[in-house]
Amino acid sequence: MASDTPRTGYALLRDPRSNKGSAFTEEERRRHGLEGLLPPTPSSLEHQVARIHTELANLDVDLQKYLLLSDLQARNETLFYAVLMSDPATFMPLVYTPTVGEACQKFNHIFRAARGLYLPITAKGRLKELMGHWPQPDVRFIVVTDGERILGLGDLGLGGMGIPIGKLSLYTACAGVPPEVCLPIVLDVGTNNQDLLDDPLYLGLREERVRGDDYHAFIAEFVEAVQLLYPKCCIQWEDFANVNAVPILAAYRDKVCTYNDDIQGTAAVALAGIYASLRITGGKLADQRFLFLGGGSAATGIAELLSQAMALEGLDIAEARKRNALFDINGLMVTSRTDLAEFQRPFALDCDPIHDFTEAVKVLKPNGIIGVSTVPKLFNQHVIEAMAEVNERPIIFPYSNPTSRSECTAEEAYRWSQGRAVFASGSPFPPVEVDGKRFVPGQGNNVYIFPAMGMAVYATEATRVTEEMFIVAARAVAEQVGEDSLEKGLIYPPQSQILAASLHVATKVAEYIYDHGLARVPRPDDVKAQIEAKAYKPVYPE
Ligand SMILES: NC(=O)C1=CN([C@@H]2O[C@H](COP(=O)(O)OP(=O)(O)OC[C@H]3O[C@@H](n4cnc5c(N)ncnc54)[C@H](OP(=O)(O)O)[C@@H]3O)[C@@H](O)[C@H]2O)C=CC1
Ligand SMILES: CC(=O)C(=O)O
Ligand SMILES: [Mg+2]
Repeated sequence: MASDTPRTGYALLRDPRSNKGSAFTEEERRRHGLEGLLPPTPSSLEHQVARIHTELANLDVDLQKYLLLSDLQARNETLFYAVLMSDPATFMPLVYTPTVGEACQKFNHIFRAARGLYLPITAKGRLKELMGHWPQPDVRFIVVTDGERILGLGDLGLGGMGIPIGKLSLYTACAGVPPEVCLPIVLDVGTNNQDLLDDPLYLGLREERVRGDDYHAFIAEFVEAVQLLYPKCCIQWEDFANVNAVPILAAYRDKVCTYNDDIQGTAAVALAGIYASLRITGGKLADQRFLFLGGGSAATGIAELLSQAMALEGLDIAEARKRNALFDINGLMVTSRTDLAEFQRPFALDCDPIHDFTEAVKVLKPNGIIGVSTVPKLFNQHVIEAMAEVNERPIIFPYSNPTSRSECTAEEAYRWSQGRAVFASGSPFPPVEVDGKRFVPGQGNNVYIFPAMGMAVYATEATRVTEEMFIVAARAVAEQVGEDSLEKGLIYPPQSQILAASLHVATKVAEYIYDHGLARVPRPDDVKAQIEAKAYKPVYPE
């Protein structure tokens, strides 16, 4: 990892934050003792980007492309971000979902350069000491996982580290948060994945997951160490199983600057997609009804934010929650069920049990279905046809990641609804042609939220991340969707424009932070200009 100490000569070429590789000028080569260490003709950054594009084009396998980019990140950070930002729509699926899922599954077999912090529960009592080994003094964002629910792929133990690394790359590439303030962390509390425990190459602790008081004491020590070492830091909880995600968020959301991306970030991106969809389907949010496949972190997070947004339109909050029904492996969540967790109960309906999802669609007549079940193909032809029967324009959001876990494909949703679906998916699908009409599916992924939220918190040095900030972010995403996009079925800003879109969202959220006394820096006259000035640019320093 890069340090702040200026380097020269060979060490400079090994410092990813300062390294320019073949782009060091002749004068820089003389000054830093680099002559003879590089091919003699200097390249421009543009040429270096073109070289990486060519190299990637010669690779057939996405995981190899991921590894090439990962090696580049460890070698030359500026070039890595210049490549990502040169074509985000092409590179996001490589450093993020779906490829990052495979990288996490194979983490122990492809491990190369160390990045971030690996904090095992065996170091309990010494976390501050271990975290003190990180070279950067001013960390503003930590994305942390314990690897138990990695995308829809389940318990990947220490291999979950790919997710914090990938998410933080997007903080920078999609919203300009400087990479030096970002720190990926995995908390290794063991794994219950027998394949990993049996794998001689597994890099994590070979023990069952620690639960209960010991686990929560470890989390508490971690949060305290962050506060002591990095007082301006925001902690983003990522891909924890819901049994831990929900209580951790409840314990810390009002005490420190923190949020859970799967619960709150996902909720905001879903709300944004629904605001944009309503411009196609017509009607008010408060009049809509949604049915979720899945009842975990993402489902209850989305259901709660939708309910709050409905309440802002005048609906009683308890009534609003009943408009967001959950359906899990045991069927529709109804009040007579005895297996519901506290965080699921507010959404339970007072009606007879229903065990078949298509039947639930027919009975409840939802305007939209949102898949966050981790199980592929459950939005089958019967489900989509039932949705198309009760809606002129059914909203179909298979949000589970990666692509292999998507509840349906874009092609299936459009074909089975005769092109009437309003569609978005968690992982990207290419454009689809159905009955002579071309559709461009949107990616309903929290990537439209967390980098922008990060930029707003970074610029304002916010003290808290509140629920209202996610509603502001959702509106700011939705208002950027043009009529031309809606015409093609695209209900999110195009990924090619994600930096501009995220800076707009960051500006709106930052304004909210300033207006509500949550900032630790004075409000500038022009918040947009402040955000743009603070955004990282992938150019070499002189
Ligand atoms: N698009 C995006 O931006 C995001 C997408 N996601 C995706 O959403 C998915 C779920 O994440 P999360 O909510 O955190 O995970 P959870 O494990 O908390 O929730 C999964 C839910 O699905 C239920 N479920 C499992 N099998 C079935 C089934 N056969 N039928 C119906 N329900 C089922 C589970 O029930 P039980 O607990 O009883 O097993 C649980 O309620 C993941 O694939 C993740 O990648 C998450 C965050 C963001
Ligand atoms: C996108 C994301 O956060 C997830 O699938 O978990
Ligand atoms: Mg996640």
